[in-house]
Amino acid sequence: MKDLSPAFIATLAGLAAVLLWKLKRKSDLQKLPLPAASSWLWGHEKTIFEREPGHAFNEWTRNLGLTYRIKAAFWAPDVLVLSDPAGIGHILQDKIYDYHHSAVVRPRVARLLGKGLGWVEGEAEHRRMRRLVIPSLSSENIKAMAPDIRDTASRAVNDLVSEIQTLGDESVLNILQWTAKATLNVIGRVAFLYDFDGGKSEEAHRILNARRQGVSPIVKYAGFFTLMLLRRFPFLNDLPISSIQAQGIAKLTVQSGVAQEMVPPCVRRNKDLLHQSQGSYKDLLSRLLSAYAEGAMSHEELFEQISTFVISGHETTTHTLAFTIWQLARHPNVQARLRRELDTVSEEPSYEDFQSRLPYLDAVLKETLRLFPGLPYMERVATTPDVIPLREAVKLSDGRTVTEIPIETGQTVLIPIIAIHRQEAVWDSAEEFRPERWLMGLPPKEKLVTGWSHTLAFSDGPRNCIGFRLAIFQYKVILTSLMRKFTFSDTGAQVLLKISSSLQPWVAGSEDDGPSLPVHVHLT
Ligand code: HEM
Repeated sequence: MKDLSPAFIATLAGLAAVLLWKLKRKSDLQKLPLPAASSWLWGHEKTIFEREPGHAFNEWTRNLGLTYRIKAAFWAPDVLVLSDPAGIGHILQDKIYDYHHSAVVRPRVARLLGKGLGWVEGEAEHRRMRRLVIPSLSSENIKAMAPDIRDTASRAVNDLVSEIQTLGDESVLNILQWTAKATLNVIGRVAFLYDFDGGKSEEAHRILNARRQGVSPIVKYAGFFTLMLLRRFPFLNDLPISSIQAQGIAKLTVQSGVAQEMVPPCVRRNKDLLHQSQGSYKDLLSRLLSAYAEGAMSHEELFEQISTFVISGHETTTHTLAFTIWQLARHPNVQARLRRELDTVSEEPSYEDFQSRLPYLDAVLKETLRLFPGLPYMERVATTPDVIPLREAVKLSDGRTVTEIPIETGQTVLIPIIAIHRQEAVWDSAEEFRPERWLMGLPPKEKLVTGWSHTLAFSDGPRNCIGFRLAIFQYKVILTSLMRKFTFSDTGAQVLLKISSSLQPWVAGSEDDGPSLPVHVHLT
């Protein structure tokens, strides 16, 4: 055998040394600050689950700053936790198409809502879907929907009056169940021209019960363990594990129930015989059906979009309204001030009144969404290497101070929305419900994020909530109608917040009863 030349051996040795150095070299991400006390098995994730939503993140932000990393369960790579407004703006506004829903979030969105607008990835496909539905959710269109929204809301409120008259004054109500009926009714009527009969119809019951079943298992420890396993082993998504598959019951209920009624048989058989809205506004269903008729949407996608909008169109608004009523019950002064403001406008405020003449109502909504954002944590994964700019410099373990963090493809980024909304360094008495803060000077702009009203309640950028205008308008209409008929007072129940993809309230000691916000409801 021929001897290897010294030059060849030296080159090999050099290459090996470079390789070893590269392997040992830590990336800047691995030099980011790390909270103390992580579990060998669960990393920091069990601490996050066990504490009130956002609390662990706020403690870490206080100690480590706005950008740090945490250890993930089952030895998965570290997660970048980002509360820095510049970094968040960069991801959500400038680079959202390079940051996809993670392998644990995306299948969950498909199960919960459907493979519709909230699930799709890729700029071209996302923009196509968004363009299709946006005319139905524009401010002009929502203004045209106003009479129908008002009518639907007042029917639901009248149903509640009858219920309270039957139950007797001083009734304690899980207000979440009522708001769910009211908002499902609105989305049914204005988006799908479908009557859920004030949320009393058989179909409404089936959808709302299915959703409660889907939420219940996941907030318990078993649900947490399953979630952690899913993060590490995404193939488990397809196995028949009850706490996972239960999340999908509501979607399947919509697709096999109301969606069949919404898409008339003539359209299913012959696309030319298209049902068209006769109303004064562009309802969502007609837009979806037109796209289907033109061949721009498959039969499967049509049903996935319907379930997406029926569920996302009511659930978050349900919770926002219920959290407000619960807070009004606990803060009689806020309730009285809101009532005084509503007394200054006509019985049925116009679209314009809601825009400009009711600032305290607006402040109550903002304060509710600040403290109780429907999506408390957002998780995205980089699909390409990137450099994230930071407004607040961060000190790395090698002593350098940097204002940007390079990341690799596959990096998980967690934006702890609820913690950002409750940062003591930004918001005075951050944990308190104080709508007045929105009428006084806000914190300095550089400390705030750039989403709707300086919150991330509706996310931000090209993938922000497409339904936010409808959500805000129906919230204001329903709350105003309720305030005309009822007063609310506190029951003293201890309410715990937990996350089951969205923020869910539970009464301590009655976890098996499912999400609940009990409130005393009195007729005025
Ligand atoms: C107070 C009520 C609401 C809140 C707090 C809320 C919040 C959000 C948030 C945070 C996102 C971003 C989700 C993510 O990036 O993973 C989102 C997206 C979305 N929301 Fe809402 N939402 C509300 C009401 C509505 C309504 C009424 C509709 C339908 C009419 C709706 C339909 C959607 C859809 C389809 C998306 C996906 C948008 C996209 O990816 O382009 N939401 N919402």
